[in-house]
Amino acid sequence: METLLELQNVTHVYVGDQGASMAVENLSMAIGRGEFVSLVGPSGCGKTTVLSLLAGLLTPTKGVVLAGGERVVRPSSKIGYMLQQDYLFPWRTILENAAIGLMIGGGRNAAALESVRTLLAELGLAGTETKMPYELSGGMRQRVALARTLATEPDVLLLDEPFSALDMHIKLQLEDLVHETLAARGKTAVLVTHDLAEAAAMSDRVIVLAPNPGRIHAVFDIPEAVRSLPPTQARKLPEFQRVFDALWEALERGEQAGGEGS
Ligand SMILES: Nc1ncnc2c1ncn2[C@@H]1O[C@H](COP(=O)(O)OP(=O)(O)OP(=O)(O)O)[C@@H](O)[C@H]1O
Repeated sequence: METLLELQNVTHVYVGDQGASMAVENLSMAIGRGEFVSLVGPSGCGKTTVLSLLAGLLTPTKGVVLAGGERVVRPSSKIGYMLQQDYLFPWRTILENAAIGLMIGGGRNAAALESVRTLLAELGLAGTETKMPYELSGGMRQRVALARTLATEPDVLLLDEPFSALDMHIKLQLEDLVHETLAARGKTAVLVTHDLAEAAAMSDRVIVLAPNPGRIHAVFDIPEAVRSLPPTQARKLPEFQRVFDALWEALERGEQAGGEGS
């Protein structure tokens, strides 16, 4: 599989009023084109830092971050970011919100808007185009955020806990929708989540980080039987339970290792 994203011996130190704090140390990982990788680990182990490095929002203190073989030095339209909060503009319609990235990129023409309408329909949002964000439920708003992220046709989606603020059944529906939508488009995705079941059900590979400072503790390749099904179906398999148990154990051991090292 062709490598699309790469961290090579990356260390990141935040420097602030409180002094310097090493968020991740000597971290290396390679993510293939079309791969769905989740990052899990205890609070503070550097998951969001890794996403920010991949997004070009942070520059590593040491080491190199590559996308498509080129050094990531600033944010790019090729890498989309989706967060826990949808950050829709309250005074703009759903269509305008979904098309905002295209408009900023100078693509506000009839064809571009039509492609966003099609995308909204694909995500189950037909008929909402002229509504305002306050008229939509949390799950629908998050689907608009997904449409906005996909509209600029990024190669990579960085997903920072995008489902964590949603009710359980909406969260499960969205996991299926995101899984299907990204797989159909061959997108590469990196998901940060605290939810081990979500990571196990959605990913091709799960990377467990340990804290103090953030580093890789364990890596799990998800079995084909689990990967080939929509997440809600995959959750019913015995293989899924085995992966979940192994992740849980690795996380607990990683936390202990982090505590000892700190
Ligand atoms: N802007 C910042 N300035 C200083 N330290 C920071 C900053 N952002 C993060 N850190 C520190 O870097 C470490 C890693 O933080 P990061 O947010 O990447 O972890 P995380 O695994 O995403 O945590 P969580 O699961 O709680 O969101 C933590 O010790 C955190 O306190």
